[in-house]
Amino acid sequence: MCPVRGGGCSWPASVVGSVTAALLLAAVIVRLFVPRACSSGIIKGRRQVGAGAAGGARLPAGSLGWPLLGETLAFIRAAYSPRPESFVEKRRVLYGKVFKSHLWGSPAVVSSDPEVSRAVLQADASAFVPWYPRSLMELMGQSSILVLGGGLQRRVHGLAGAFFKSPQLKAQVTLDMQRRVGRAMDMWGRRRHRSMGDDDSGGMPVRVQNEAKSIVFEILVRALIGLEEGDKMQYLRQQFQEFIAGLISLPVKLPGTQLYRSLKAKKRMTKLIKTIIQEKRKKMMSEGGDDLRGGTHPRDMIDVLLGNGNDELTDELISDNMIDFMIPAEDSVPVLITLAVKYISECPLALQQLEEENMELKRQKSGAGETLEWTDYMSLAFTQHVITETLRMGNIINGIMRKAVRDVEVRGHLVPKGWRVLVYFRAVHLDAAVHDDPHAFNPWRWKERPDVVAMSGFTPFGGGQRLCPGLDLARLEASIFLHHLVTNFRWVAEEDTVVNFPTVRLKRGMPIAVTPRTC
Ligand code: HEM
Repeated sequence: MCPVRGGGCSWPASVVGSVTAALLLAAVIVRLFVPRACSSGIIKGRRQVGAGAAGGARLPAGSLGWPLLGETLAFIRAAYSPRPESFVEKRRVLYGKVFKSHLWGSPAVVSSDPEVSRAVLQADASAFVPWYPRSLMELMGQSSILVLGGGLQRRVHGLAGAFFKSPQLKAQVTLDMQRRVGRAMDMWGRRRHRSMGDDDSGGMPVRVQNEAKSIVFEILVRALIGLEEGDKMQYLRQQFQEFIAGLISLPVKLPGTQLYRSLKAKKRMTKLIKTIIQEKRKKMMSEGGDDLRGGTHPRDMIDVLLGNGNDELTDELISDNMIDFMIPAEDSVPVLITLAVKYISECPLALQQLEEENMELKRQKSGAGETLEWTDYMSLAFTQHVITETLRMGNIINGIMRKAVRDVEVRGHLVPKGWRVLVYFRAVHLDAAVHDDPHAFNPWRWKERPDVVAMSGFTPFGGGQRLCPGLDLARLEASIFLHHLVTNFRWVAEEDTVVNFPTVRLKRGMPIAVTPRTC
């Protein structure tokens, strides 16, 4: 078993101080921007609770903290510490697994109870709708799948899920990823040779996070909008990086602010993507739509949405969503890969078993003169356990927020209308009552639990109607990267720490000094 070493978050106090100040300001601004109707609903809700209303359900115990600020600062302080879950753990001891708090300018019910969380995830838009910080809502737009509700969300979700799960897309992604990873790893080998001569101590460190980001972005963007590598791809990535920097920023869009720059970048991306959509529409018209509606398979996600022939799927909606779908390409999947490399670097037993499994597959395939297919990667049992365990420990998405559209009872707990619910995956994934020795990286724990998607104590991809449609794709890309890394290189990892807030990432990008394998 491998207790995870390091992991300490060493943000300088000045950074914590200034970010905290910025967030304090954000909390005040958010409070000022919260619609009045919502505030009065909250007060009404609290009175009802006192009177024991809503079918006997009770508001959970807890503290609403300071006026206006609530407990947001305590949450952020914990988020910057090596144990972000300590905010929930402390209150769990005092109030239980479900408690009330006040976060991001609103009263909230926080759940670290697997069954309550599952019920919230499975509830539909008549009970809860997604809630995101104001800057994020502004940047994503009203037609983003992340905020859409009802029939349109289900339609886009269904189309995306079917496409991302299709064997044709998985085969295309596998080919693209193998080619792109192969090229990047050739460069690592050559760079090492140039900088170190022939000794075995490793050359210039490779930063896994950066490498994974540029590889995964290109592969997923091709799957989404059909764009090939080249100048337009470079341009799109630059704009996307500007866009993503504003997702969690002050909700002020004056010239000079991050939000303003991010909105401008989104406009430029939208222009590029709309041109692609229009070209595809023209092509469809000239071919009578046969190419997409008929026998041949859609080549990318735009083809899928256009081929559906639904008038609600406007160019605006398609381009907005293509941009949102790029977020996991730049963020979640590369972070999954990077965390997996960190954890296996710290756990020699797991690394050895991963190498053996992947070397065995490589030998078998090259012995039979065959190339690897997506099914080969996905059938590597131990590799999949490594990815599952990385998702559990890494908590790439710490949790999700919903807003109650009416008084809702969830397994005996009342969530008053207008309140938020924070479904905090991280506290469940690291709860000793749910997973033995939860801070130890132990891929073997998954041997006896084949159906991880159905488990309520393991929800890195969410659940219910909004269960991540890209979950197979994320696993496939991580498996391909790990296969090529462990079968082509040995490496020495430098010290690095996981930063958990506002998004999960490795502080130094996970530098490793690689040496090509000779056997
Ligand atoms: C490690 C990688 C990933 C993680 C941890 C992850 C996690 C999640 C989570 C937790 C949700 C649920 C959000 C909610 O309930 O509000 C979600 C939704 C979503 N994910 Fe992923 N995701 C990953 C990769 C991907 C990939 C590769 C794609 C496809 C390009 C993707 C596309 C989406 C979309 C479109 C939604 C919104 C679904 C909806 O609201 O109907 N994700 N993801």
